[in-house]
Amino acid sequence: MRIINTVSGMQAFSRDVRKSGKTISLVPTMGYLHEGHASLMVEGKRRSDILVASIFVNPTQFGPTEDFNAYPRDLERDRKVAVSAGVDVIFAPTASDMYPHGYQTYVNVEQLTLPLCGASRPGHFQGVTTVVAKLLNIVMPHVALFGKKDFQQLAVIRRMAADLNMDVEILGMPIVREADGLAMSSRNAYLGPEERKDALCLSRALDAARAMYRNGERSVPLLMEKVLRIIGEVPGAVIDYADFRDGETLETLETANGQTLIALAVKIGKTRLIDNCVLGEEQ
Ligand SMILES: Nc1ncnc2c1ncn2[C@@H]1O[C@H](COP(=O)(O)OP(=O)(O)OP(=O)(O)O)[C@@H](O)[C@H]1O
Ligand SMILES: CC(C)(CO)[C@@H](O)C(=O)[O-]
Ligand code: BAL
Repeated sequence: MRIINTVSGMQAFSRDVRKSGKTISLVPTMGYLHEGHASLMVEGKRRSDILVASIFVNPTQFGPTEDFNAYPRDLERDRKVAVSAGVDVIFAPTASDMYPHGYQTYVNVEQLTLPLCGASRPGHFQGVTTVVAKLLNIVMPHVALFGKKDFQQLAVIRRMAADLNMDVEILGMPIVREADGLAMSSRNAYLGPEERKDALCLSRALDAARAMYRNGERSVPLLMEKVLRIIGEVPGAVIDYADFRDGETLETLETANGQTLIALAVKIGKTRLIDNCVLGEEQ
């Protein structure tokens, strides 16, 4: 496995791969890799000749009071996970190579970025779409893989790729969970032992709402009541948002159907966790 640290080095590598007629998959990450990332990598490897994983804690998607500095970083650990998941190249650029002096170009997706994480993290999605557009231009993959844990992010990136005629397939991958249901996340590393137990309220709330839906309940206010009650039982949990939205448009709705998304962002102590499910889909 190679590690490439420069934009020009990565572009040269990808140009050569493409010239030789081979295909490239890209898994963009912010590192501190776990089995959720590995599942994207294994699928990426299956789909292409060469698998590139980027590791870049992107400063432009963090707000001024967010955890950019604290975000866990461990390239040695990431290297091992990447090797065993079949990664051929880790692309780990510096911030100054990605955003050199004088940088002034940003990509913005409009409506889809307004609710949910877009509302609670102003500027976040502009940072995400900008860096993902840059990564796609640099790595030039045929397919790029993203997790459905960041459901809105996936929708926003799909929209950007379609709207800007990007010649790449955007693939969404299922959420990988710990045995007890907690969605895997690099930020789970922030949780203390009691918080780790409290964090289960997200998946518990989603499971309970899905069970109600399977038993015929279609009223969003009633489903919402259940979600709020379960999270409310945990004193250390503070809801950032709990929302029922159409899984395509992300618009609000009063009556649930199989495409309905339940999206949660909940603070457990200082750690903000997200999770979601689509009511008609198996997890
Ligand atoms: N549990 C998971 N299952 C599937 N995909 C995941 C999971 N966690 C993260 N991903 C995906 O991995 C990619 C990189 O995500 P990122 O590096 O931000 O990891 P993360 O664990 O989500 O970190 P964070 O703690 O910042 O949310 C994204 O496409 C994300 O959706
Ligand atoms: C897609 C991404 C790597 C862009 O920085 C990030 O938002 C993430 O890890 O989900
Ligand atoms: N997983 C999305 C990256 C972020 O929270 O900034």
